[in-house]
Amino acid sequence: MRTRPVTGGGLLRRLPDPQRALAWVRDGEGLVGWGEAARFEVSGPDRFAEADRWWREFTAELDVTDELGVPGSGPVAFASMAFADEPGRSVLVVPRVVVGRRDGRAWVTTIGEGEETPVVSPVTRPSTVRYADGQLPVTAYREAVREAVARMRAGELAKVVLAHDLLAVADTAIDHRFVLNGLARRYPECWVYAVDGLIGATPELLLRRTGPMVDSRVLAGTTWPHDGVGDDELARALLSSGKNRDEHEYAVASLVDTLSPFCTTMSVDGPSVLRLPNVSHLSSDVIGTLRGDPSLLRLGEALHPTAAVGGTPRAEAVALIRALEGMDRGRYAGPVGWIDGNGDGELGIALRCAQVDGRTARLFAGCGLVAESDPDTEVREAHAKMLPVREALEGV
Ligand SMILES: C=C(O[C@H]1C=CC=C(C(=O)O)[C@@H]1O)C(=O)O
Repeated sequence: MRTRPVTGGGLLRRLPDPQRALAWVRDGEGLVGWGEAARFEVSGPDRFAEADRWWREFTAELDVTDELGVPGSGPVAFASMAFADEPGRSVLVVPRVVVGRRDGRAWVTTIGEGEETPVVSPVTRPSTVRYADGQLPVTAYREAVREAVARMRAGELAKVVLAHDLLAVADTAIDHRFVLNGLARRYPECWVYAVDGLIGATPELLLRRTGPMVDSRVLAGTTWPHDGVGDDELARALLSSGKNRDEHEYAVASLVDTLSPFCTTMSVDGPSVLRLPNVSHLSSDVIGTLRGDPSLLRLGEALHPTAAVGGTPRAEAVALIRALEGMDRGRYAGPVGWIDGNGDGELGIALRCAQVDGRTARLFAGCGLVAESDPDTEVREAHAKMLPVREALEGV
């Protein structure tokens, strides 16, 4: 395999095929890939360790010529891990061709017969998109939220994140690139991703590893545009909301408590308000220096699920999610991103996404709940969180 510098061109517009797109792009930088040199699928509680072992063995066999030597050059796998131990399928895909861009420098990596400049088929858009209930319709979701709040008021746990799903059915097979392009246009501050049909734009970074440095962007606590309320007023209300700050604190603590044993230094900056077109979040940035050389996947194993998508305490929250949602989250809310041959990479949390399969997309959105949460408000919040993918599918 070989990595060499290239010039010019946006990343997403290079993707040649309507399906099987591989992408991790934020504001024009990141990685896209196509073709499949290798794939590893795994499920169960040891999925991270098994994926890590497979990737080490795979890269050890490669004959690599890397003219750049930056994170994301050389061998790369796109990764998307299941939320739950069971059921759920996690996947690593090694593309035949990867095109990357970082700090204005671009490169291409090819494995074997990968075609560097394939013919790019025209991007197509659906004429109609209709919606139908998923496995957990809104009415059942509201009931699940009510029950979770009752359990928290009874002192069973402090925080849990419950999600629901929605089906979108288009008149023709959904072009993954159409959805990616729509998300990238409206959400440049998010990481736009596609791995094995899971497509989304996440504002939340579980962990990025660059050599000995790690960083994370923790989100929890949300508001969304209300008629007649200005953005600044919304942001002030979010920052001073005790309920949202509690939700946020649980998420930061879950990340920091699990990451600190792996680090020699760590700092937390926040919360501040991250404004997106559909919602605003409380956001904290965490930076650490690693002790030793744990791979990104093994760090992801330790951190997942943070209280931004699981809850506090973690084990009780995961059990309650399973009991009250009664649906398979699949890879929604699991780590998604890329890893390279040095153990560097970026794992986001797979939020604001849909699992796309032919004409159908299964959308997901969840809300962090604490004892003071109100079911109707949480239903509205979940609706706001589904808007990015709905609008990208519909092309609005
Ligand atoms: C679980 C989701 O969002 C999480 C991330 C940011 C804010 C959240 C919240 O305020 O509830 C959630 O914890 C989702 O988008 O499906």
